[in-house]
Amino acid sequence: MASISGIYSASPTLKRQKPLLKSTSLFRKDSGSVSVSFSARSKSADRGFPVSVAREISAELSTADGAPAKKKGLVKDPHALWRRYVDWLYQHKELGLFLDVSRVGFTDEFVSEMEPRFQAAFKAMEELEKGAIANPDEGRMVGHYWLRNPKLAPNSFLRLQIENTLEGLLKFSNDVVSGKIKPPSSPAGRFTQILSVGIGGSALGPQFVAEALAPDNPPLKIRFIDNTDPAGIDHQIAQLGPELASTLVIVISKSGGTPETRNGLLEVQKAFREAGLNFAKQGVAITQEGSLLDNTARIEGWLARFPMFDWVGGRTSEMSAVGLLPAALQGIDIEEMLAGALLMDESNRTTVVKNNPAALLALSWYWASDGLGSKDMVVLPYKDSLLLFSRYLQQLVMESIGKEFDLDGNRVNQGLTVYGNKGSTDQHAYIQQLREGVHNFFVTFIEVLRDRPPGHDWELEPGVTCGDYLFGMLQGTRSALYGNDRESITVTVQEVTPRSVGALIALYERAVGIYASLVNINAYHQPGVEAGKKAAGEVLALQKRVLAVLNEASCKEPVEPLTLEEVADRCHSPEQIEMIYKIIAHMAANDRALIAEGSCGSPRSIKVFLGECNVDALYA
Ligand SMILES: O=P(O)(O)OC[C@H]1O[C@](O)(CO)[C@@H](O)[C@@H]1O
Repeated sequence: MASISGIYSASPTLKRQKPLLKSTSLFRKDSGSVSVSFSARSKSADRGFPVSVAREISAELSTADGAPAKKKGLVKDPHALWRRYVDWLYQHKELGLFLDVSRVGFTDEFVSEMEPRFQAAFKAMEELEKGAIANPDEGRMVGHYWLRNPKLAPNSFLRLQIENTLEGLLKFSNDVVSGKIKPPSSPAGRFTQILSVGIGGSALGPQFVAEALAPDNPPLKIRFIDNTDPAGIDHQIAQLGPELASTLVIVISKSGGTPETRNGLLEVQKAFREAGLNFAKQGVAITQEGSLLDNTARIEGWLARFPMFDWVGGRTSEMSAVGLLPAALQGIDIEEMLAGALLMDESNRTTVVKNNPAALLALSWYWASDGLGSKDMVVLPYKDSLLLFSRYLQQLVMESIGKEFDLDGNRVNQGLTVYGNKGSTDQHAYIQQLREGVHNFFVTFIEVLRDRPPGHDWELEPGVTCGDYLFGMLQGTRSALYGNDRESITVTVQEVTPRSVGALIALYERAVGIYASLVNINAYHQPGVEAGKKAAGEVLALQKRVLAVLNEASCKEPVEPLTLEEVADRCHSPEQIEMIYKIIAHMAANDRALIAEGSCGSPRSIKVFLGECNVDALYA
């Protein structure tokens, strides 16, 4: 079977813990916010669900996989709700990060029943961090946690690989930013732009981080080619214009064989040739050693190559060279990103669910979606710079959780749908439906306490700033949704910084891993994507056969126009007639020397031949 992946060269008992929020400052004064201190160390009678609350819970449900039965019903009494809020609020002091799961309706009983599953998940995570083959289908270790703490790597070889890569990419990016490494023929005398070519996990992390953290005037600005859409590629290249001469092209592909990325590279290389530029002097590859891309970059003598490790999945690769190199080149403090992720990982290692933020997320997802993905996760960051977080999470969560079979081979068709853009913008788009329409979701609000850098805020009406409106919109939406029984989680950070973004990424990476264990699926492979790739390869192979058949008929004297049935028969693919029609319509729409007579609207009337006979192809 022909494939389009090809060559790169041209052609149950939870011991409830006391909350540790003793005299805690919720809003840190040093960040300029109001300081509100409170003590959350409550008497044991106050902890957890008050009896009255438990009574409010109704409507018992049972789950398909014999998992703990779920009782639904949300706490509505304001005092009980406040106690629930305080009781369940998670705070990471050093990161200034809070997690509020009080608006998810899980009960104490449910948490207790889930306890054995959580302990199994923690154990699995511990094994994974020690280097177990956590991706059994592919026989791979899963080591993205080692990237921010190389000492955790199971052996010194891997530790050195991580450390050397980090050191190498920091040096490279410093040299590029300082102008020590420069493009050969740019009037600017230094690199000013990055063109990142990659798709999926090789694009989404860098896109999210660039949007979240790049300064207003970065040393190098970044653009992305993340598709095989010719018009999209042309647009990026046209936008670069003469700055192509000072563009560092970073081609990112773990496998080194992804067709969209290969096509992007070939298109960019063509643009370089047409501009009389030497691509190799401006090209950087990030890929697994020995991949097609790696070999191409080595043979062609590209400016630099950085490794992507076998044990890092695409969707968890932001803290590898994939995410760190583009970030560093934009002047983003990548060591802070790593530090934020490391701190978050540390707190996610506790085996006490209530003190483990990733486990709290997984618990909430499980409750809200019945452990079956019965509800979608709508992610609403109330901060423009976090716009792409939901898109990033979409791959992280859906590619990890959306699986046909569980680890025991049972057909489960698991999943957790993620979508969202940002608040309050979405309030004027689809929140109407969330509040009143079909109840098929739960929300994750991402709240950022700091509105603006200190000293820049002003009151646009007495006592109220622009940021106060954003805050009001978030709180109002959260309350309005809850008032109509719509559950939500709120993640709060002080500011959008490299540290908090690193922590957010680590939080969700871990939550996905734990959730996958709870529902017994392999989070680290993606067999379903292969079906689409294979089918795409088959379509292109069929297109080649169609062209060969048409060429043969067009080389006859006189030319022999063919009906679609005749083309399909001669391709030995009569069952593929619809696809052949689409192939011909697509080629005709793109001026591909193909002449189609008849009307596209009535396919049976179509007769087709080529404008020119390619004699060489006849004997190929
Ligand atoms: O980095 P690569 O190998 O080009 O893959 C890109 C993306 O394609 C996928 O393999 C899915 O096809 C993702 O998991 C991955 O992030």
